[in-house]
Amino acid sequence: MEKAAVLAQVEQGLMLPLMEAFYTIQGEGYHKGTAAYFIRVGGCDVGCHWCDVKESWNAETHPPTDIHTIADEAARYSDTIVITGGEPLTWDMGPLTEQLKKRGLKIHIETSGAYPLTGVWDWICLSPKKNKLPIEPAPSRADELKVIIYNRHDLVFAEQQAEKVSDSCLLYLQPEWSVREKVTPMIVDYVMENPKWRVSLQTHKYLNIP
Ligand SMILES: C[S@@+](CC[C@H](N)C(=O)[O-])C[C@H]1O[C@@H](n2cnc3c(N)ncnc32)[C@H](O)[C@@H]1O
Ligand SMILES: Nc1nc2[nH]cc(C(=O)O)c2c(=O)[nH]1
Ligand code: SF4
Ligand SMILES: [Mg+2]
Repeated sequence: MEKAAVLAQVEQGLMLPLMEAFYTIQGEGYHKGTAAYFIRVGGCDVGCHWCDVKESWNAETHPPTDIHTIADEAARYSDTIVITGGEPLTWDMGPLTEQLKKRGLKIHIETSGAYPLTGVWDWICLSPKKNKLPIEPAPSRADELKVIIYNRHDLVFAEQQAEKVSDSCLLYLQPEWSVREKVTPMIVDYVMENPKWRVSLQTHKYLNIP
């Protein structure tokens, strides 16, 4: 396919820059401990300084991949698919999620919510970022809010973000990995004092799995 044609397909969400896809255990948040197939879509310009997948940022380094191929492969592994990135909402998630739904799969998203919410979702994990705040309707539609805690001020940010989600949205505080030894005790104390929050750990990193 010619380059212009590929770009047009990406523009429509019919092809997506695919960084990697893997079957593993959801490590974080409400569904932690459960098997799921992860689709990691390249491209993100939110720019979190502590991002643990910076290789995902430049979409041009990830091959544009047909969504039917991605969906066929996903269906071989699991009935639960997690779409992450990069920032998946950089792209139109409508066509990929439609293909996954046609195959009877449950679809979860990991997103900063910084771009328009496209696609159909069974579960939305919103992880808001200070440098590019979420836009509606992601906050009001989120099933879980997962705020990354790098320093004490992030707890203030977490409370501000919690005001924007629905009453049924589950609230999680997750230590930023590189400072986990310092911030985890702070999160533990905070959750005991403010029990509407729960602790989320990146358990896959402790398990040494993807
Ligand atoms: C790599 S991001 C990709 C999805 C989307 N861009 C987002 O940020 O939600 C997946 C999840 O990992 C979290 N995350 C990224 N780097 C992290 C780190 N160093 N420590 C803890 N969580 C991290 C993000 O906040 C997000 O919840
Ligand atoms: N096992 C595992 N669980 C995860 N939950 C969210 C992840 C992500 O990078 O979006 C992730 C990940 O990268 N691996
Ligand atoms: S929004 Fe997500 S992928 Fe983008 S830099 Fe932040 S953590 Fe990384
Ligand atoms: Mg990850």
